[in-house]
Amino acid sequence: MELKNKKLEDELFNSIRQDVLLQWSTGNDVDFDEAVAYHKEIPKHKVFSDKLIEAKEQGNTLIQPRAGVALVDKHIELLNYLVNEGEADLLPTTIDSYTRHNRYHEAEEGINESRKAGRSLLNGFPAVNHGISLCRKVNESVNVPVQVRHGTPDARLLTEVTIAGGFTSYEGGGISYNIPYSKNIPLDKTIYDWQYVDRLIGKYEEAGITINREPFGPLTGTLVPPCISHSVAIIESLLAAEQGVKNITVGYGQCGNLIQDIAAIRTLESLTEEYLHKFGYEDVVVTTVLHQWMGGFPQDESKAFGVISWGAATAALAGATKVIVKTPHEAMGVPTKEANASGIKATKQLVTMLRDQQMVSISDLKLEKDMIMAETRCIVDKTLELGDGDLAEGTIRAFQAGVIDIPFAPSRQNAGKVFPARDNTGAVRFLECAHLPFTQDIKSYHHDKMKERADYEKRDMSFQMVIDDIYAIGKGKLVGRPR
Ligand SMILES: CCC[C@H]1O[C@@H](n2cnc3c(N)ncnc32)[C@H](O)[C@@H]1O
Repeated sequence: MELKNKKLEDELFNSIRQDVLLQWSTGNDVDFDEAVAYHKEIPKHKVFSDKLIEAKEQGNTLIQPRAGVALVDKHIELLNYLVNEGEADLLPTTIDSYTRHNRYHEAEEGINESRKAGRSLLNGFPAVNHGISLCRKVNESVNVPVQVRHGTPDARLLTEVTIAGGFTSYEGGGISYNIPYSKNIPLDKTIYDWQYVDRLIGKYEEAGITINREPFGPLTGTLVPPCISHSVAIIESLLAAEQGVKNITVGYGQCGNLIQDIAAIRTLESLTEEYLHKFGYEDVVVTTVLHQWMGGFPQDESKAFGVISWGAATAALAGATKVIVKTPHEAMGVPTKEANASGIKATKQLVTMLRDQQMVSISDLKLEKDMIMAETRCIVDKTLELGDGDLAEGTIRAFQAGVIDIPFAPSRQNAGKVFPARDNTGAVRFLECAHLPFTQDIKSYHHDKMKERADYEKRDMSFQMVIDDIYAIGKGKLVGRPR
């Protein structure tokens, strides 16, 4: 396997494809030309990229839950409930964990056991096992666009089956679905496999079918500083654009300080467009998604609604194109459809109430944006430098050197030497920058912010602050105060 950030040649793509389609029986049904013809018949209001472009033009924030259950008819019932009762603007199909690890035999057993039990015994929709025609039944049975959401390091067959199955958006990336999700899968393997995914999407694009791609923004979802998740989002966008992807939603996990989160969403869009244009990808449409708080949630459902509503308000004030909604069952597990719908409706109330309010640009906001842009450019530009002009090679070396270092990631590919913590206003700063390629000014900025908090709390800057902050929101706070 030679890893280069270059569009895959057809001969190589087709040879890989033969193996991919043999990984499970449903792969045999994939016929690219037939799938293109099928997509051409999908009405415009059910095409994910069209709805995102319309929302961006209108300055609207679309609302999307996560949802997935084992059996097709129950999944359809769930999705329609989330639209009709929950008022969701966009729908997901969250894929189960067996499928995410290519364990299709166990997914098959899960389907059979779920049928016997009369309820879902999988934590998502096993799309590969259901196959193309049942995926098409899902998409034909709902009246809004549907996106495949998952966490799959090797997602090649899942892409083939679900896109042929009529889904018009696909989440994930070779970094964002490896480092936060697995312990020891080589990064060059997942970047290579996701080049296949993006090349397939590029081939649909070249046939006139736009499939929206969404790198997984939040990463480990716990106190991830904006510059870290931005760097990964920009790199995955560049890798996807090289393979012919033309419609990308870049994402960010809400951290909790309003100014920082608004600055994060706005710089994410502008930096992604800046780097795409810098490398000649002029015709890629960029939209944004804010994920409501991805860290530990309060068990109390009323407090959970408070966290959900704060995420809704932040998305609306930031002008995110889309917001991914949490539910009051977050601390417990897979939500009931009622709980899922209630999170969407609470979000809809905030987004609608705030539609006519714009977050005025204040000096703090400008400073926060400037910091995020400077930090992100340090990381992305050093990554490019390490690759001697090849971004894919540079990314591998950046992780090896700790130039990209994702807090709390389980992967051995990740240095794990960077520690974030909140400053006295709850903004996420670096307690420890480790090998991040920051200027001294940037390092001093973060140190001073953490010192402010330490002085206020009358304690030393220490790892205890990190621990306190990880549990803070679950305990009803933002900053993990010592008492
Ligand atoms: C990275 C995504 C984590 C989030 O993804 C939610 N999630 C996972 N699987 C399902 C599902 N089958 N239905 C509804 N939400 C789901 C979790 O709760 C968590 O918030």
